[in-house]
Amino acid sequence: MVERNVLSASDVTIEYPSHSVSPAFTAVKGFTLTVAPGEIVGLVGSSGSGKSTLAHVASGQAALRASKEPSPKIIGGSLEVLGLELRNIRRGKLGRLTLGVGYVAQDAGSKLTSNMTVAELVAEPLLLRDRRYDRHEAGLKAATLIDALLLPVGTMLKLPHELSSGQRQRVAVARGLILDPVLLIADEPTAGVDVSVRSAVVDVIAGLQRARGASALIVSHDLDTLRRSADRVAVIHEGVVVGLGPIDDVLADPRHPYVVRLAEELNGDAPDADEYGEDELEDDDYEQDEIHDEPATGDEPATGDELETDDGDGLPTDDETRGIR
Ligand SMILES: Nc1ncnc2c1ncn2[C@@H]1O[C@H](COP(=O)(O)OP(=O)(O)OP(=O)(O)O)[C@@H](O)[C@H]1O
Repeated sequence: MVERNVLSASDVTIEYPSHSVSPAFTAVKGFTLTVAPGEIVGLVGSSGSGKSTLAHVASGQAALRASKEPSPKIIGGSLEVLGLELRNIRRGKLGRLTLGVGYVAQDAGSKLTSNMTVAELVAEPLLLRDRRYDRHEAGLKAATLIDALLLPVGTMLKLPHELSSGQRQRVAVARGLILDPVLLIADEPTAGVDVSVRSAVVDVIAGLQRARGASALIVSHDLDTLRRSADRVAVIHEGVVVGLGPIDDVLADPRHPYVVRLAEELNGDAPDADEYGEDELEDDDYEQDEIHDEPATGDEPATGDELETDDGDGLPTDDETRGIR
């Protein structure tokens, strides 16, 4: 029996409605893509190409927030996620969707509740879903994810402001994974993460999802980050898909000038047109240190004692799982 796709977008057009002085704006035009069970798909494109809009809408979060803020709306085509048609979906049905879809927003790391420890932040979705969930179990599960995402287990006791932006984004990814989503939609999960670990973080996400037969749609402006893990990529440019398939096939046979440029950038034939690059380098000092297990030397407040609470066995100490109050 052929399993049903977890996401099936057919000719989807998404519009931001007009509000006050701004006219309506079409951010995604005629977008078509499928994500099969167990498949890892990358969504790549330059800034403003519509990646976040699509991720936000496909996660169901845009519809959930529609009553509070002007949200993007599907005005054409069909977008089915976990068997639910999202075009004109009724609010009452969204719970079914959000149970199975994990969503990591592009700015999720910067929106973590400031007075909660990492342990509490990562475990919170489990405890919100089931108040009687064993707190020690929740702590262990959170610590396992933190460790898998290449963060020192000592991170569990820290507050968001003690972490770098790349570390915070990985905490947000752990939060998105903790409910074992059937589909994880992660918008720039490696934003702020040191360039040397970005692919490894995507590998972890892909590995965890694949191991459960679950899927992921990973948004990135950086094709190289997705190269090892994504089964296929969709390249989006000005709201339209301009390349689709396994990365090497897409690059070998570029059908659109934007894909030609991407291929040239990857081959080092063109300057990197990437607008994210420089800011992210701020995090480099101690992300490197984590990997090499050396004490950090950077200026960041989080670095000095980063490894101190880790007893070296890669498992959380009791204190770390007790980070959940
Ligand atoms: N609230 C909004 N109202 C109107 N237009 C918007 C709104 N948010 C985004 N847009 C526009 O929609 C288009 C797509 O934006 P989107 O954020 O989806 O792109 P993106 O590919 O994710 O870019 P980035 O990588 O910079 O996040 C852009 O032209 C953007 O200016």
